Amino acid sequence: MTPETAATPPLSLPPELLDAVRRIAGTDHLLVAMDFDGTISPIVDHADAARPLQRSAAAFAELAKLPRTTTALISGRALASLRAVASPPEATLLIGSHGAEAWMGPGSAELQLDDAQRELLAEVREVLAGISQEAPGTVLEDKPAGVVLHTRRADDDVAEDAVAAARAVLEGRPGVFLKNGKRVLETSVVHSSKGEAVEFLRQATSATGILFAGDDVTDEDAIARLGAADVGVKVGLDFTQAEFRVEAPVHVAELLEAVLRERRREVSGDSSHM
Ligand SMILES: O=P(O)(O)OC[C@H]1O[C@H](O[C@H]2O[C@H](CO)[C@@H](O)[C@H](O)[C@H]2O)[C@H](O)[C@@H](O)[C@@H]1O
Repeated sequence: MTPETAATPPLSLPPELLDAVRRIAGTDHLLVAMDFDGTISPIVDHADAARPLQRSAAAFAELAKLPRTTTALISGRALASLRAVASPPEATLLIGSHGAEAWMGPGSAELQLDDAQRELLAEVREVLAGISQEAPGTVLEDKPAGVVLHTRRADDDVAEDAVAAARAVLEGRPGVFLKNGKRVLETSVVHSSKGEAVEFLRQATSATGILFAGDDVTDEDAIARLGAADVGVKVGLDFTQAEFRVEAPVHVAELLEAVLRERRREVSGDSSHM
């Protein structure tokens, strides 16, 4: 049984979300910006094993080919990791490390740390390595500007203690930024947020409407930056400021297919692809 067929929740999007899809599909320049883990891909135990649902990947790839339409992934992952697991279409813009890294096409500048940040990152890594060593089931994930403490495969009490120990040392430390995620504690020596990433992409693409979907607490920063012309969708049952909600990544596939259908109709009269 694949993750796509396992315990699939009932499908079909709420009518008000379908109305919003029809509305945003009519915008002049559409930006379809998606979170990756928990949105395009179901959450899995091993970060390296995450893959997009096939239906989502297919609809997203078709959207990337349409005129007046830009696709983007806005992820907490490092760009290299995002590329490896998502295999995004060539035209898709990529935001990694919660906004600290950006790939806007060939020649995009790489994230550079100064000496102080590099030193701090090494210290953060040492702290987390010490904690992880004593906490069975936890693992570290390295990023260009940070280290993630993964606790998904640890017992709950071990996970809680490990995160508490990391917070006790790193919280409030100048130059170190912490974020909660799904069974992870994210650390970074660069301040970033998905909210800033959404604003950056809006400016860079001159989008007149943004469709964003995300499942995690860090995605709320992006959702908070959406305006009346945009559509924000929460994936899952946790608290959200988003106007719309779907239950699981399989519904994101439905959402992307609906956007593709409506957007194709909208741009069918355009003579050339941008
Ligand atoms: O912004 P996202 O694209 O959602 O990335 C957020 C973090 O996702 C990854 O961790 C999460 O997904 C893993 C695979 O499903 C799961 O094992 C883990 O428990 C989740 O927290 C990724 O490993 C992180 O680097 C991202 O920041």
